[in-house]
Amino acid sequence: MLGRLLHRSIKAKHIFARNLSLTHRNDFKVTVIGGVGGIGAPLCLLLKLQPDLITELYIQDLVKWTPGVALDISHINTPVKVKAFTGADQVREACRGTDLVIIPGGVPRKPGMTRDDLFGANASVVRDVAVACADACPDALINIITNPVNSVVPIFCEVMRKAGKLNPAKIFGISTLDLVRSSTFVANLKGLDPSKVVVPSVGGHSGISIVPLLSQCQPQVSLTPDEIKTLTTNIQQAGTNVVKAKVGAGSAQLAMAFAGARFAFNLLRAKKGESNIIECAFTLNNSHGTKYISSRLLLGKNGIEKDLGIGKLSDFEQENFKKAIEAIKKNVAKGEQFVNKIGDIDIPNDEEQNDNEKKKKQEKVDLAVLNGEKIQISNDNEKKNIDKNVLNEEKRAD
Ligand SMILES: NC(=O)C1=CN([C@@H]2O[C@H](COP(=O)(O)OP(=O)(O)OC[C@H]3O[C@@H](n4cnc5c(N)ncnc54)[C@H](O)[C@@H]3O)[C@@H](O)[C@H]2O)C=CC1
Ligand SMILES: O=C([O-])CC(=O)C(=O)O
Repeated sequence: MLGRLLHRSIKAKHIFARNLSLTHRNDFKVTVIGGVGGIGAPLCLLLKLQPDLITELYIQDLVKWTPGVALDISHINTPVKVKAFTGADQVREACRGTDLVIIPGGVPRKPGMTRDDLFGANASVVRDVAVACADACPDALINIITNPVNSVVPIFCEVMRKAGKLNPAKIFGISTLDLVRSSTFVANLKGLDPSKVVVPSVGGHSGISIVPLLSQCQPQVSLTPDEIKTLTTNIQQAGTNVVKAKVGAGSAQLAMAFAGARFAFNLLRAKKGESNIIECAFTLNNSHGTKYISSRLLLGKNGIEKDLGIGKLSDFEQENFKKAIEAIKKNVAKGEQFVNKIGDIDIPNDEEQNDNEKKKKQEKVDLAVLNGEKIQISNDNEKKNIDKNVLNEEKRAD
């Protein structure tokens, strides 16, 4: 009798374990667009160190040393498999069937610029990635790091809407760095461990649209009105201070890579089935007087499980939040207008895409012929000889 009960309970445990392994995936594929840049490379490094969640890491960038960076990262002895994709025409391939696309591709600020000044350069980058995702991975989670976040998230969403593939629960503008900075600044002021301090940040991700909620800090801290004012300004200005201190060499990269990895891991943990995972992010959410807002989100298997809102604000935070809403409305309208000007978006299928790529290559050759340039088409033997020469060079260098 006891034996039979034991047998039944072991059998039940096996079935339970099998069900768990079926529902609790940890074999996620992650694609990083712009994965070789100042944020992209350290972010990919952190992703490579997380085999508990990630099995494949696809690194896409425009620069020709993309395979080199991917090769470099691939030598780290974790089981995460790394693959490189070079060029804008490889975005689709890099995104095909992926679970999570992280986008730090685009241009960063130089001193004197606002995040909004990046719109001209980065709007079309995000639009083109959205067009590729609408076809190659319409169900993927999307994390947009590229600035200006307040405008490019609406661009991504509008492209998906036009393609009939919009799922607002899966598209996130990454404002995690504002939370990371808030934790650090409060902890430094109060002599606490920064990794144990949690401060939500709502609104958006630029200047006055960033609204840190110091009144909701965990653990609770006592701050004077002056401290609250100074901390708030410092958090809002932190990105600009990094840009200034880097004197033209870019904006925050390492702390952003950390923040991007934290958000991605939490999103994947929630997708895997872990409960009670809360993060703030900028998403399509019209419950606060603007179409998009960063609020506290409970993450789940399919992205946002529940919007937890912004909670109770102090009078000071309420004032700041009002200003933030006005700024965000303008940023959102700018992004939406950009997409609406384009009209209908044609998402090419695989065959059309191949034809387009062939046509583009032929156009390049035709143009070169017109310009009287010498065109060199190397056959397989020539390629083998080149490879041999490279190998010999490498041996000499060793
Ligand atoms: N959301 C946030 O909290 C933060 C956002 N950012 C933003 O992240 C973006 C990237 O910053 P960094 O990595 O420092 O810049 P970076 O210039 O070092 O790297 C950007 C990378 O994107 C690539 N790229 C450019 N256009 C591309 C395209 N069409 N497709 C694929 N790759 C493309 C470049 O080749 C480069 O490797 C900037 O727009 C910056 O403002 C930066 C810090 C924080
Ligand atoms: O300030 C910038 O340009 C980059 C950024 O978004 C940040 O550091 O928060």
